[in-house]
Amino acid sequence: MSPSESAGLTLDRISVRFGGLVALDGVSLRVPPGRTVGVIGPNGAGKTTLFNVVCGFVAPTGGSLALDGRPLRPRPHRLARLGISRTLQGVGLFGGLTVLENVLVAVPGRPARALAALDRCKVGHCAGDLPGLLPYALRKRVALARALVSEPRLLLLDEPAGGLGAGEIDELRELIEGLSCAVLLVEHHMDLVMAVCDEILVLDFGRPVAHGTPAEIRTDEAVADAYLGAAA
Ligand SMILES: Nc1ncnc2c1ncn2[C@@H]1O[C@H](COP(=O)(O)OP(=O)(O)OP(=O)(O)O)[C@@H](O)[C@H]1O
Repeated sequence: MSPSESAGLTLDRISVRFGGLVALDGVSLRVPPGRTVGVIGPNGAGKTTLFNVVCGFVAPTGGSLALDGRPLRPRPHRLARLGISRTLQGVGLFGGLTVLENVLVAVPGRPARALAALDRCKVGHCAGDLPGLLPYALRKRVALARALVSEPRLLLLDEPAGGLGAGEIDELRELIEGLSCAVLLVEHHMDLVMAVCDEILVLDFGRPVAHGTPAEIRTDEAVADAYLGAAA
């Protein structure tokens, strides 16, 4: 495989079992630099488990991961060193620290860089505030700034649209579209997924049932059965 073909994140036939339950069953996926890949599926499909495998919270029972062609054995405390950042399903900011201090946690001693990340996420004006005093949408943007400030090779977004209104999701879409790193997005908000993803993987009961462009996924019968049907 040439370097450009192996750049980014590669999951090769990842399986996860929890006792007798197969949470992921042979899931393969590539997230190249500059591409946004979405993972969708009904509740219990295995999306969070997939995310947790990439973050090192869950060890796969089969298959392998690679980052830029090198075997990846993620550990949660080593993610930053590997060039991987993630946002949490909620917000996960430190309530006793200011917005700027929250971002500085990721880049200690680099206030200019932290401020630039806040500006990029349009929350530079909140730098001195405590996060708890900000509206939820702004807190989520601070969390995104904290994930981006280390200029990750791979950004993992776990339901970034959760709890946001329509206008706020539009702004989030613009932010995601402006990213240059590899992005793995787990999200229930289908309009956002369809708008920002280059490719989408659909899981159902841990199995990949479809993988393609948003246009392909929109018209895939297996997806309609597994996901869109379930949501209707
Ligand atoms: N730590 C665990 N121990 C046992 N079973 C688990 C564990 N984590 C997840 N599961 C099971 O694995 C399956 C996949 O769960 P997962 O949370 O990955 O799905 P999901 O697609 O993220 O669902 P949701 O959209 O509801 O968040 C489910 O049946 C779930 O109950």
